[in-house]
Amino acid sequence: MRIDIVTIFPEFFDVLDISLLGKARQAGIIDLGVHNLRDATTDRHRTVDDTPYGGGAGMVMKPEPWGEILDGILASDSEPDAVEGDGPLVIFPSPAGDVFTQAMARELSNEEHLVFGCGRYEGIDQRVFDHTATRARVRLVSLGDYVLNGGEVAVMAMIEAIGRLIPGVVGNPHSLVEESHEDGLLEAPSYTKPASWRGLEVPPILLSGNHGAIAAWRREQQLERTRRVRPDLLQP
Ligand SMILES: Nc1cc(-c2ccc3cc[nH]c3c2)n[nH]1
Repeated sequence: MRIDIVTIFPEFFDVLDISLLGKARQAGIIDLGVHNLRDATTDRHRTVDDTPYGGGAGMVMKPEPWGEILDGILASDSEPDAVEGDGPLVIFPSPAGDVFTQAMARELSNEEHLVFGCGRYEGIDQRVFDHTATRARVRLVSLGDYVLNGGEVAVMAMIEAIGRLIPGVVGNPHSLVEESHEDGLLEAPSYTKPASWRGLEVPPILLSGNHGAIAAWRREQQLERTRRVRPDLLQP
């Protein structure tokens, strides 16, 4: 998978050099490009924002730098040897977007080329979304019903959730199955040695060696925890 990120804070994504995603990049499983939006400006002050038409507080991100930088990123997909597919998907984090879920992460992990546009200030000129949609698939995605200062944190979370689902990134793919939200339920509680700790015991069933009974107990724990914490996940 090719991932491109557009941001005014490129250093924010230095962390993608380490851990699992760093290893995936070294292995060539993920190819990452981080682009500084200011490199697409033409004025001495490298201006990326301006006052909003119609008035209002704050500043809006200008369309020109976005158009320039996306020209360069999206052009690479029109090269003759570009792998067949649906072309790049351009994702803009936004409080007004579809809420990001594990199902969406799994869907997006099958994409060949993801482009993430990180807004700042009060957001990006609407024409950037409209024009980009004439030459690529565009999705606005929300991380949840709370307001961030920009798209970078949301993009980092999405890249982690998507990247770990790409074959070869996580060492033991079986570990991806027994996780919260993977089967629509929250995961069962986990325990490891010692069997007794500060007067707290590991549930005896987990020490029984009866794998069928253990699986049934874990399933019941998942259902009980989901009913208690996230009953919305059980709605049809
Ligand atoms: N789920 C969620 C996304 C955002 C978000 C995304 C982009 C920008 C740009 C400026 N402020 C932003 C906030 N907040 N909350």
